[in-house]
Amino acid sequence: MTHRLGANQYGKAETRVVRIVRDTPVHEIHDLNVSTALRGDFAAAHTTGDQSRVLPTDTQKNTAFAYAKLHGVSSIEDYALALGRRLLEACPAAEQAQIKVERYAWDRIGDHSFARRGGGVRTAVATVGRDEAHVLSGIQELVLLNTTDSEFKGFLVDELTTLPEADDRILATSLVARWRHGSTDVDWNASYDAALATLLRTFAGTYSRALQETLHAMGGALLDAQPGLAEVRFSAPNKHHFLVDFSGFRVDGLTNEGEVFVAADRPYGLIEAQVLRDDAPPAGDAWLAVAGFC
Ligand SMILES: O=c1[nH]c(=O)c2[nH]c(=O)[nH]c2[nH]1
Repeated sequence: MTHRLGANQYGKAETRVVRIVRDTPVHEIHDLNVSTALRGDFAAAHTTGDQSRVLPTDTQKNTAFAYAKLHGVSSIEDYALALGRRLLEACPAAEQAQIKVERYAWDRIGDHSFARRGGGVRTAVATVGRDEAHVLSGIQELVLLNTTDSEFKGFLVDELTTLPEADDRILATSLVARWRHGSTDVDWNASYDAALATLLRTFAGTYSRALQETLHAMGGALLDAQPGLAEVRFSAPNKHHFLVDFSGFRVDGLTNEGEVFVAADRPYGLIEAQVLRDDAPPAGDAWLAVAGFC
């Protein structure tokens, strides 16, 4: 034998669960993308093809739908914890269930009518073991832009550096942020609303000498505002906006003083950082297989 089975997990990815609450004439919508994964002793399924310990991914998908009704979706964190606990109960070989949920936001335009909101997808990851559980809340595709109060200068210069120093530039990103709670006894929706408000206020109010400094300020503000949070991680593409050079245009008096930019698609700087509370409780497996961060 020259090889052995290493880390493994399995589950159903991206089940699109739409739960309508229609107990009153004013309906609610929970529009979710749910991914489940089980970890534990599933070696036989890989090495001998024995499926007797395997709760099918099809059943995991069905459980995601059933729990949208049986448990409800008061918050995506609470739903993820309940779903994780149920999957551990249903599958004795599993030691851990990890549930990832994305929630697409809809704005109400009537009692039973909604318009899909762009950007800013709320996220949750619950990693549920037999003795402990961890929850990450977050947001992705949060597109932010400051038209001033951003510079980038004083950087290292070598023979291949061509970037001019910038005193006044556009700072823009499509932010992914996830923050880890120190416990599971949390008012999830209130915490999320406060976290988003803090992130937005800090982005808008911070003079930036680099996207790195802005992320650090946002993380610090989040941890200061919510003692129950242990850490926050960011992944932030620097969405470059380059000033269009008007100098070759033969139009009298046409100048471009920070007014017309080209928004570049690729490449982009990718700035990633964690900010941790000094006495943060251990993360355990909270971040295991959560892609997209350093
Ligand atoms: O905010 C920035 N951070 C960098 O590390 C960097 N590098 C670069 O070319 N532009 C920027 N901007």
